Amino acid sequence: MSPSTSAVSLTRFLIEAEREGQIQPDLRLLIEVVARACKSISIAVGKGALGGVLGDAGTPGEASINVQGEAQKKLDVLSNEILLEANAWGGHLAALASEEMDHAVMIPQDYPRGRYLLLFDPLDGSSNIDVNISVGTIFSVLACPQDIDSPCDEHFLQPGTAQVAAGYCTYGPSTMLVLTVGHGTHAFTLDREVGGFVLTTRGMRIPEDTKEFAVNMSNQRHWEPAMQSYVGDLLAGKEGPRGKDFNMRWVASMVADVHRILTRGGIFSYPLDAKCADKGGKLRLMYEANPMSMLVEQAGGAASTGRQRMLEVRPTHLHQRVPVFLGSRNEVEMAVRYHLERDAAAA
Ligand SMILES: O=P(O)(O)OC[C@H]1O[C@](O)(COP(=O)(O)O)[C@@H](O)[C@@H]1O
Ligand SMILES: [Mg+2]
Ligand SMILES: [Mg+2]
Repeated sequence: MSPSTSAVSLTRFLIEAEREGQIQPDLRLLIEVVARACKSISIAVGKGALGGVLGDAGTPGEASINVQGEAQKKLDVLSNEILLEANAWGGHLAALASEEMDHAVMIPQDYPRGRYLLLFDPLDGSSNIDVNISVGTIFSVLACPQDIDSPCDEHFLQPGTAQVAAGYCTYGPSTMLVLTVGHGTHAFTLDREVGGFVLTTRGMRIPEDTKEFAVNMSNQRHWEPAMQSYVGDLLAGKEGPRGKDFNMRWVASMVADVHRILTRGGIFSYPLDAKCADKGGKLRLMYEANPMSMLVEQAGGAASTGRQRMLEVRPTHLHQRVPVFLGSRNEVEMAVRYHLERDAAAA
């Protein structure tokens, strides 16, 4: 079999990326370790009720609460532990940060230290775990500033443009890893029999236009006027100013919604609303919005807060929240236009 026709494993893909000078060996190791951890999470998710992993973490009647003030599921905690354990000893990381931990944790002094910072949302879409709907893991990799002995939260506060790699794993009918190291966005499918990820789409491309939007419509009455008017025009369909009918999809797992958009286009939004305005939004910048925005941009799409390119937001804290609009380029630009025009009219 010629090399060009044989299946390309994640390992082979990464070795080739290394040979082409796209990544360093320690970044290859980091990505392989994260992928291995995701395989373990996939096995735990796949066992469902048989694995005793469904339901809330904590004691009966008293669910444990994370730094976000949200109840933790058993699988949130387990996935976090799997990622922490897998990454602690490899020598590729200086520190890690997670949705489920108040602060970043340094790699202990007695382990070899590396030069990367890893951020993750260990299990995204937690509300879907107990009803057997796709969930996922999202991760982002940054370089640790040089000459730092004790990396902590502040060293993670780099804009999304500084990410050296980003990806997610979706645990759905099949388990898929979608990855960028800054040279396109590529999808790998887990071959469960072999136990490895195999490249299934090289260079994902998001169509520039779309007729599909994703938003939690139950928040409509809480949105800003710009969002009200943008979605109002989508709903008006052929007879409205957009002159076409739009369809709506909302899985309520960002990973699954973004995966659909990377596959067939669309716009995903979690806008500012009156319920989350004091927090700055619902979704988290550092381990949800930024990695997804890098993946989407690398696939030819766009990502914005509604007013600013997502990857240029200057983070101020680890668990910062932001409004999110991402997906098909022309549609994201349209949503941004509604916001900027309202702002200009109000000024
Ligand atoms: O419950 P809502 O308002 O539909 O929000 C769903 C959104 O919240 C999230 O579940 C938040 O992620 P976590 O489960 O990691 O907290 C996103 O995946 C999803 O897009
Ligand atoms: Mg999440
Ligand atoms: Mg989560």
